Amino acid sequence: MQWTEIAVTTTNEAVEAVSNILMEAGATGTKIDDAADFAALQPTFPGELLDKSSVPHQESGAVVTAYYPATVAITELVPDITQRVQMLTQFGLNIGSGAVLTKPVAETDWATAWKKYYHPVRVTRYLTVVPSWEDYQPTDDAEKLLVLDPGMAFGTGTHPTTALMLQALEMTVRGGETILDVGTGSGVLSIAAKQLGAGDIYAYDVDQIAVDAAKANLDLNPIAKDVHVAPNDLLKGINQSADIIVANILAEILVPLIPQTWPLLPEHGLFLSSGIIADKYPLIRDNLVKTGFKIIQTLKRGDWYGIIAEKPGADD
Ligand SMILES: C[S@@+](CC[C@H](N)C(=O)[O-])C[C@H]1O[C@@H](n2cnc3c(N)ncnc32)[C@H](O)[C@@H]1O
Repeated sequence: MQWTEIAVTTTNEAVEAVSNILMEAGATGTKIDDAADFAALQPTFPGELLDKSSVPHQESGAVVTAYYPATVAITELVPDITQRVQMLTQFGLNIGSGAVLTKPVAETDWATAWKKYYHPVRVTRYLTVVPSWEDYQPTDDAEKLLVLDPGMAFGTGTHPTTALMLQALEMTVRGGETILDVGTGSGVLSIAAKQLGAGDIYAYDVDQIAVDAAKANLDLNPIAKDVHVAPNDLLKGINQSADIIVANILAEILVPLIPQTWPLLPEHGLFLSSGIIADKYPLIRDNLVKTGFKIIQTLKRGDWYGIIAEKPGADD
């Protein structure tokens, strides 16, 4: 089948929002080449050897690339994507040039491009993301694998916003917790939480394509087969309580989510949030504190922040 590649040239702070626009426009996957991610590349654990020359990267700014099947009307899609990218400036995001370029690609080229780009990556101390086509064995007993088909939805595990939540889950999941994963995308955080010993997990996404992608990825990870996935707008209408709620979504979308999390958490329940670009950190921190949360820890990768917040107990 013939596919069309749409590439949007932008900046580090807008990659997640641009990726969302491309996915909402029906992309089967997005690829992010971000100069800032490359510059910020650090060993994830002491002693890790990092060969930067082996990592393909963007020299400056960022390019978000998405692929659409021939069945999609590209001539109608491009003006819509262009307009939505321009509108991101209204949220205070620097979109850079915002240029939207298209080019036809054959399916075989597309598949090969993914496979060339994604290899197993140990994202945190214990968690390694493994593309579904790689035959990879853990190098030690502590290493847990998250098997993903990255072509399907946001959440390859390597984007800093996802990595921050993987790190936060690693720091907070002790075993047996009930977890709500809001904006599950590829399902990566639910799979990680299961690998870390979580109990029941309920994952939601507003995008049906992400819901289907998450289900397919959960099927690739036997440990996560019992994760419940459903379409939902944030936590609207959900009354399932949880020990931990995790969300990696744009800051503007986190704002209405924060008060929705509060009644679902017990005393000492945790809300882990990511998708927060540096400029938006005060907005999220202030909304958390206003709702009653205590900030336990702030995590940072490059320009991105993650927050571990706790609903205090009566004894606090
Ligand atoms: C940045 S991706 C995060 C994916 C994955 N959880 C990760 O950490 O890599 C954000 C996800 O939130 C979803 N999303 C955006 N707005 C939402 C909403 N109002 N309700 C539920 N999900 C939403 C998007 O469809 C997307 O899959």
